[in-house]
Amino acid sequence: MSSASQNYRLSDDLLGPVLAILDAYRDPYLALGLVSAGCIRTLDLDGKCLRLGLIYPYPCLTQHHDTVIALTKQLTLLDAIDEVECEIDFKLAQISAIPSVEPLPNVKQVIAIASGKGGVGKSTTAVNLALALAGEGAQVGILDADIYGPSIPLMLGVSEFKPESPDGKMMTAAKAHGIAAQSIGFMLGQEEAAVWRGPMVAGALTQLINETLWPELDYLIIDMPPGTGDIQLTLSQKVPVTGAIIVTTPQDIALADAKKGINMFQKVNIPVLGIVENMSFHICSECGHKEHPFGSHGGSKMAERYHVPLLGGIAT
Ligand SMILES: Nc1ncnc2c1ncn2[C@@H]1O[C@H](COP(=O)(O)OP(=O)(O)OP(=O)(O)O)[C@@H](O)[C@H]1O
Repeated sequence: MSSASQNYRLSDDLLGPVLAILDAYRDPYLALGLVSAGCIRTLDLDGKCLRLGLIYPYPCLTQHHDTVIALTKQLTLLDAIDEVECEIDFKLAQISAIPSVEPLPNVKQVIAIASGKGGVGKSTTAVNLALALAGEGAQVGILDADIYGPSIPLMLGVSEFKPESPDGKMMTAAKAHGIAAQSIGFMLGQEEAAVWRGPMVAGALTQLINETLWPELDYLIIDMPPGTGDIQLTLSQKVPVTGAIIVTTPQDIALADAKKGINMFQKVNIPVLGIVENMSFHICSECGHKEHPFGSHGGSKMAERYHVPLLGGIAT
């Protein structure tokens, strides 16, 4: 039994069957029973009401309802339990993939969204991922590091935001749709940034990440500049990235560039969390037929070859 067992206030007779039921419930993402995954925080019996406290290592608000229904159904089969009161929370570990790069003080995990090639939907994926994580109950920030086309301000409807610096050192972030946002586009005109050379870009971006007044964040999503050159490499080595997601489209040319992206992250020991295949398919609005205008299976073949998960395909 885990070290949390001091928080289990159940008789020995009841504890065994309750833990067996909880461990038979397998979390779909952890691929473990709730006890084996260390998710049981508290167990208490008040009359015939079981008070259950669960703690997950990832945010999962949209699963709460189904989890509580399923557990209640099984637990109330026991004679001693008539009802279940369940509280679910989550706590992320603070992880920097490169040990020599210190984590950001307010940020638990940093996810880099990268693509070898521009225009494949990296910013779209970054914004949607940020909003989806916020929808799961996480505190999320997004950093638009795409110096050659900072589109996050527009996508979040905060193009007019101008960061302030109350102490002359750190800059405020914008707040939109429940997430914090910082963009190189808030500081510079597009033409201005586009002529910067690589080292300048990498330096400015590292500064932007470190000198933003991020609120307490579970995830900071970074919309990386497209490509796999020096800028991307420097950023990956200076920013405490937890993992990277590669966005591609199914065309051969995009896939070839995406492979370079995977190689780059693997070379610097940053885990590639998976591949997202954007513009993967199209559903005809007339007849509902699904077609693959840019080719099919490119993302899945690449995922197989590089032993990384295919996280999903997005329609066009
Ligand atoms: N699945 C999709 N279906 C339709 N349009 C899309 C899709 N994904 C992205 N787009 C559009 O394609 C354009 C490029 O997308 P986005 O800015 O996300 O790409 P990017 O890879 O970040 O580009 P860049 O590297 O130039 O910044 C945008 O106008 C976006 O709205």
